[in-house]
Amino acid sequence: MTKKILRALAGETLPTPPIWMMRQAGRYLPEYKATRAEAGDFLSLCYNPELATEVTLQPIRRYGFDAAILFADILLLPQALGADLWFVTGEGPRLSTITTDAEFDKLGQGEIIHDTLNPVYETVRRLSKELPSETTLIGFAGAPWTVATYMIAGRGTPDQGPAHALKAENRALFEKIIDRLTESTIDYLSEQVKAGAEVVKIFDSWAGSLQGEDFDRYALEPARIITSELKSRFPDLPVIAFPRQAGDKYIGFHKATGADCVAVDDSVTPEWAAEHVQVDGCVQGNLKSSHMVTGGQDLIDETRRVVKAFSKGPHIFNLGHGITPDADPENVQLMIDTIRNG
Ligand SMILES: Cc1c2[nH]c(c1CCC(=O)O)Cc1[nH]c(c(CCC(=O)O)c1C)Cc1[nH]c(c(CCC(=O)O)c1C)Cc1[nH]c(c(C)c1CCC(=O)O)C2
Repeated sequence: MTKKILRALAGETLPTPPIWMMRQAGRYLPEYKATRAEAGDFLSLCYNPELATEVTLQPIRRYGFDAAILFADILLLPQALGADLWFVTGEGPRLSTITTDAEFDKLGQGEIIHDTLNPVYETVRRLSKELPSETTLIGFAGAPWTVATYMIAGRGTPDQGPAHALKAENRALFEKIIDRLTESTIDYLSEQVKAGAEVVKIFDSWAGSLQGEDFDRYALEPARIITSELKSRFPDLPVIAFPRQAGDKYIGFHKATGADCVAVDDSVTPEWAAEHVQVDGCVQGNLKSSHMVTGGQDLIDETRRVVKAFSKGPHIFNLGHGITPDADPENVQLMIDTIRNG
């Protein structure tokens, strides 16, 4: 096994950590903006295997990252289940809402999702042929809770209020949504793996708004079910879980879910995460993405700090959250040089 990401995921402590960035194919890159303009809009780009392959490869050509992440979006799955989905420029995603049993009953299930998602699998097949032999291909999906927050509210919300309200008012319906998403996510990720994804990552961006027992039932338990089912189908598949802003709930997340790697955001320090999370296995993270905007000596110092804090165990270098459109591509190079050259 020579790919550095796979070695770290298998628990090896490497002399320098492998590197990739969330949202590495994105609007901070001029070549991304050009291809997105060619596609017309974001969703057309996601469903165009030729152009989605191109934007996935762009940051690999420019920076030589150790991993490429499939270019797609966590909201394609609700669309494949039958929700309407569109993006409002400058604002973000919009979906038709699911807040009643009648709306839930109209959703599809099982194999039906592949009708919509086939172009995504085609992108994965192309990538697995075109990527350099040392680059790992990561597939992904949203975690059920995070995807449910968008399906219930019909948009992104600062506090996930509508999803929490449905959970309080109609727990049975809320749980049906979580269960349907859990099953479909397993099917979606399974097809990505069959098409060539070597690792999968589960993005639970809003895990931090689930408290106490709710966290265990709706963040941890779905991650455990998805991970164990995928591993029974594909015994060697490494899984990365990202329960963002989980705080103390990061502790024990590897063991409780079976994930090979837990990605940590920048609301915890790398020293804390090394002591409390990396003890159980590989961690990914967690440089603040604002350093990609501001650069300079702070970027160098904080990059070195993250590398040093995680140097005694398996680590994949990443940001704490996605790189933003106002980032400077030269700062990304500075981060990489700092990691690789010390
Ligand atoms: C919540 C969420 C979404 N999508 C995603 C999440 C979870 C991770 C996170 O917390 O960031 C995950 C995601 N979205 C995208 C990827 C591709 C892989 C990657 O580069 O990491 C991944 C893994 C592409 C994208 N997804 C989106 C973009 C920007 C689209 C563009 O080109 O305009 C990209 C590159 C759009 C998107 N998609 C979503 C939002 C809220 C937005 C923002 C709207 C905006 O910024 O204008 C839903």
